[in-house]
Amino acid sequence: MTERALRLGTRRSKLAMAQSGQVAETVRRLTGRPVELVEITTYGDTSREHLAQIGGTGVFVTALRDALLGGEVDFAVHSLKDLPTTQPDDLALAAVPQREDPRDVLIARDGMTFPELPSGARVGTGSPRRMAQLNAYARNHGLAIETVPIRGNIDTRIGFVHKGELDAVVLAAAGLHRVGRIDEVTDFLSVDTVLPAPGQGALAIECAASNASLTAALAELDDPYTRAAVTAERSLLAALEAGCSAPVGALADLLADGQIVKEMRLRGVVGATDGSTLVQLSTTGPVPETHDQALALGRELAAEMLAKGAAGLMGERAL
Ligand SMILES: NCc1[nH]cc(CCC(=O)O)c1CC(=O)O
Repeated sequence: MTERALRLGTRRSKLAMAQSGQVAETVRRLTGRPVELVEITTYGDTSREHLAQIGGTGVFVTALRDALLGGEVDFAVHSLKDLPTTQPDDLALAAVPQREDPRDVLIARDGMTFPELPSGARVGTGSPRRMAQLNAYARNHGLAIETVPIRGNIDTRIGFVHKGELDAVVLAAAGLHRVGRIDEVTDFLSVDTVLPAPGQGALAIECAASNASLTAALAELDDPYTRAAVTAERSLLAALEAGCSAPVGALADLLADGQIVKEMRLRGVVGATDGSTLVQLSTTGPVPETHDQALALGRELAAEMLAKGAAGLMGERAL
């Protein structure tokens, strides 16, 4: 007897379909079971309000989670950076696969890099985190750019540049890789200039916590280093009491001596969106071996950032 297909709940955007399709293929290979995509519409896809106004946290994930809990689908793939930092008890974060390039990138007219943008250049991004860091860099390097709030899917955002409405837009490299548009990047922004969102470039695979056999099967896709890194990054975000629309960047990476992994470094930033102030710190510690150790690394850095005034930069929407 053949087992029934596993149902993978996915949003309908090109990015969601691309990442769900890639995960579906891996799950088919690992389990030998057919996987069927089930399309779900989320509030984040239909709302035309700015993310900062609808309060970003969870807008893309709620409908998928409802479908999981309602038994309409068996598992779901999220962009990890869109997931709220608290994990519901009834849902298992079954796998965090190896992360894609975590950097932010620029797509500018005429192939320009960020430092080449002319005075008065209009740079589109709806992210307070990107605004804060781009404006801080501009202030420190005598660039006069204007950040313009935009939202929309990847095609829409790149379209603002092609139509001549903006000089440049800032996007995540990972999303562009997944939809096959990475070749259009004109500048890969160093993480020293723009620290990515906590969890950026990583995926989260969720299923009902009660489904122990599926949780175990999906765990095959987990990358322990990526999981430790994003756990530390998200712990920092949670300890700052910030949500995914707050001006907070975080990135954990491994420090190696030759081939031997020595430590995990966690960098964090929070800033005023006009770039007038940035609190930017980093800490290093032993590579976390447990979930609690990864959480502790994030909390430690958050405490140092709060001591340097981070709370005052979280804006009105601290949640
Ligand atoms: N905020 C929307 C969003 N959520 C996930 C990605 C793709 C990058 C990723 O998977 O981290 C994007 C687009 C972007 O920021 O350019």
